[in-house]
This record gives sequence, C-alpha cells and structure tokens, in this order.
Amino acid sequence: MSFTFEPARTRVVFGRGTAASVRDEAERLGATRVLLIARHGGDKVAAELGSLLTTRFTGAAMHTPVEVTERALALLHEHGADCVVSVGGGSSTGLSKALSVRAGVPQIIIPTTYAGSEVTPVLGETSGGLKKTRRDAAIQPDTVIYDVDLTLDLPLDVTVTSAFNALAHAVTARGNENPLIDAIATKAIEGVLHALSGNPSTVDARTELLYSAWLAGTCLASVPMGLHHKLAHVLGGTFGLPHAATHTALLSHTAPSDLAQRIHDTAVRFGVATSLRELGMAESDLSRAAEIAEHPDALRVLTNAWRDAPSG
Ligand SMILES: NC(=O)c1ccc[n+]([C@@H]2O[C@H](COP(=O)([O-])OP(=O)(O)OC[C@H]3O[C@@H](n4cnc5c(N)ncnc54)[C@H](O)[C@@H]3O)[C@@H](O)[C@H]2O)c1
Ligand SMILES: O=C(O)CCC(=O)CC(=O)O
Repeated sequence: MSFTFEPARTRVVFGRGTAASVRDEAERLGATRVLLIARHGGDKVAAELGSLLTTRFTGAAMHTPVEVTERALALLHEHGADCVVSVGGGSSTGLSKALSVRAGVPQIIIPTTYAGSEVTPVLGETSGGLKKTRRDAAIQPDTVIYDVDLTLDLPLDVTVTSAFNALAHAVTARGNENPLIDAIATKAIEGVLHALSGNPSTVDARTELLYSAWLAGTCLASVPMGLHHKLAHVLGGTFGLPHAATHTALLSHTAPSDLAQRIHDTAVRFGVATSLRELGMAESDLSRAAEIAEHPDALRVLTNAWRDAPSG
C-alpha cells in the first residue's frame, strides 16, 4: 500500500437551519463586506448576513464562463468586497471559486445541489468553447454550510441527476489505495443509491443525499479524475450539455460492471436521460468530442453512451 494524503482545511457545518449561522461564519473569517452569489435560498441568506451584505450577483452560469467571472469580479472590486458567500448549485460554487482565487478573498459555500464542488480544490472554467480544469489549494473553499432545508424544494429531475454527479465522484474514487478514501467512497455510493431507492424528496432522503454529496466531493478532492469526468467536461464545455444530466447519461457506461446495471436501472426508474442522444448530442459530433478528450477509449464509451448500449 502506498499513498499521499493531504486533508483539506475546509470547515464544514451540517444540519437543518444551519444557514442561520452564515453571519457568524463570515465574521469568523474576518469578513466585513460580503458579495453574495445567490440563486435559490438567497433571500434567506441575505437576511441573515444583514449589514455584512454589500452586493449581490445573480448571473452565475454552468461551466463557469470566464466572461461571467469578469463581470462579477468587477462588481467585487467596485464594492470592495472582502468575502464571497455563494448559495446555489455547482454553478454558483464555481463562480465563487473563480472570484476567490482571483481576488484572494475567503469564501463560504452554501450548496443546494449534490455537485460536491464545495469541498474540492478543483475549478473548471470555460472560454472560447473549451473547458479547462485545474486543481489548486487556493481554490478550496474556507467554509461550507450544508443546510438540508435549502434543498427541500430541489426539483426531482435536478435531485436525481445531481445525485448521479455525486455518485460519479464516489465511483471514480472507489478502490483507491488510500483506505480512508475507499471507505468514504463506498459510504457515499451506498448513501446515494439508498436515498434514490425510495422517495428522494423526504427530509431523511434529502439529508442522506446531502451528506453523501459531501462524502463524494471529499473523495473527488483527493483522487485524480479519469475518463468519465474528462468526457463530462468536454461535453459540457464544448458541446453545451448540462453537467449533472451528462454525468447521469455517462455513468452506467463508465462504472465497473458490479454497479453499472444498478445505476442504469435507477436512472430509468426516475425517467432521466440515459443516453447522450436524449440530451441532444449529435452523433456526428462524437468523434470530435473523442479527439478533444484525448483518451484511447473515449470514442467507444461516447458511442455506447450515445446509443445507451451496454458497455464493453
Ligand atoms: N469543481 C468541482 O469540483 C465541481 C464538481 C461538480 C460540479 N462542478 C461544476 O458545477 C456545475 C454544475 O453544478 P449543478 O449541477 O449543481 O448545476 P447548477 O448549479 O446550474 O444547478 C442546476 C439547476 O438547479 C437549480 N437549483 C439549484 N438549487 C436549487 C434549489 N434549491 N431549488 C430549486 N432549484 C435549484 C439551478 O437553478 C439550476 O437550474 C458545473 O459547472 C460543473 O462543472 C464542479
Ligand atoms: O465533473 C465534475 O463533476 C467535477 C469536476 C468539475 O466539474 C470541474 C469544474 O467544472 O469545476
């Protein structure tokens, strides 16, 4: 056995109603002027921040386009913000990371999906139709507040596909030589599949999905991303496919065979897309996507995922 492990310094607050602690958490980081990136749950967090709230940005977009970051960065400088608070899915989290790493200000993330980005030092940014992903300790958020209450209204299709995004991180990490990461990945896989085996909209299932997303993101923070994530980034960054739905359509074609059928059956049960064709990908674009991914298995996996044909 051989591994190197560097646990992240992110402070994690988990529970129900925890968004009420955002002002205390911001003050803990020395914040006096907060830029709030907010989609869902933003009004509640804005009220909790009170006089710390300096300005608000609502234009976060999927795959973190650099031109959006530049607009938000201008706002941050204009208002002299010394902390970023983000409420929303991975799109809001990505923008927060992009701002924090450019401006050198701390960030608090309040996730409302299961993307897991809030606990990783990873940032993918899109410019000129290409998504480039980098990993840097300076990108890692300072504080994450998981508030189950802010996820209760997440629509069913987003719930399911975002849970698959979390599952993809854990599947990638399972079997890792670091026994801690392997154990966390196994627990995350069990948690997501258990929550999706019944009604995922109950408070218990939402709690299980949210802590499993934390576990899955924690795994992603510690392992290299492989073909699965590379393909998702190409399909999102160059072909504009939706992130979580793309992970969902790919996963039963990239997961080890002991999980692939279970994953596929779960997606079918919820009626979410299990093929890239259903997501609007043109068959004629598969070879270009494979070229950009630069992996010998890319075209085979993409073709299987386009057709939803059994992997092999
Ligand atoms: N760097 C990383 O480690 C990492 C990991 C995973 C994802 N990501 C990035 O995150 C982005 C995708 O994140 P995502 O899938 O969460 O997408 P998203 O943030 O765009 O959210 C998906 C949809 O859910 C809606 N939504 C979110 N929370 C809601 C709520 N509580 N109630 C109702 N609707 C709600 C959003 O408005 C949006 O329409 C991509 O850019 C991806 O690359 C990064
Ligand atoms: O593919 C993922 O879900 C994780 C990595 C990622 O999306 C990179 C990013 O866009 O920040």
